[in-house]
Amino acid sequence: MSEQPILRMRGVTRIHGTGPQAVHALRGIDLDVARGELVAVMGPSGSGKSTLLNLASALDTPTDGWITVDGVDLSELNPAQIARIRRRKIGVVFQDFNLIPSLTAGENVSLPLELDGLSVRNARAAALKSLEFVGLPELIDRYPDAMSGGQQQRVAIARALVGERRLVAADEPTGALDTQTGEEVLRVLRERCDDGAGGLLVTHDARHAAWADRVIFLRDGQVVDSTGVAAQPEDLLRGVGA
Ligand SMILES: Nc1ncnc2c1ncn2[C@@H]1O[C@H](COP(=O)(O)OP(=O)(O)OP(=O)(O)O)[C@@H](O)[C@H]1O
Repeated sequence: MSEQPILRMRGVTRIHGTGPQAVHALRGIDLDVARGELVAVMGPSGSGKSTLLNLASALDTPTDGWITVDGVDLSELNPAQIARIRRRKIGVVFQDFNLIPSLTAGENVSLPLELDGLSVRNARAAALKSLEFVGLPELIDRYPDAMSGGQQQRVAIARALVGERRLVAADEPTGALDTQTGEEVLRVLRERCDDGAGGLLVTHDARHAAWADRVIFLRDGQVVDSTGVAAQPEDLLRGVGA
């Protein structure tokens, strides 16, 4: 089966700054993330993990190389199209969860869809589905200051992933969270991938990487190692027969 990957990066280089201050954050990265696949990105501090995630989620542009998301070459999009693909196709979970205090949970979650022109009614239905996904449908009409920190984080996850996201990404999502909410982020990412999205998970924690199908290791902006795609049952059978 030759289905096109959700995310494709080829020869991706990112140099921050210029002249003597230039930092080669990424050097010629090739990476594919298939539909249904969650890929963990590990590596020491400064190895380029966040830069890679920002590029994949169209928050930043490469100095060299190209990136496609769901078959669309990001370099060919104008800023309005980039904003649209980020609202529709790419969901990113950050550590900080800036919910808008004057909006309810439901309004916070449905905002990206309403900005995209969806009717209030359809956006609210999608928000409810996304809040159900993180286990908080009953909070749809509650304001952020009447929620616990963990609940706010889960609402932020629901907002990041509302609608039909093809690529879901999280940068060290568990860093600032209690263990239970951290697990929740990983579970939601995993489920979205099982439902057909492609996922990227930046993490320092091998236990979190264990939720992924595959791990790539970065050092000095290059992929220095990767675990293979998990063995398929037929490979195992072949191994037994050999
Ligand atoms: N906006 C920027 N301007 C200049 N240099 C930057 C910028 N962003 C990142 N860098 C540099 O690029 C390199 C890679 O940074 P990046 O944040 O991608 O690494 P990381 O692996 O995510 O690190 P950490 O695990 O500490 O978050 C580092 O040397 C960093 O200092």
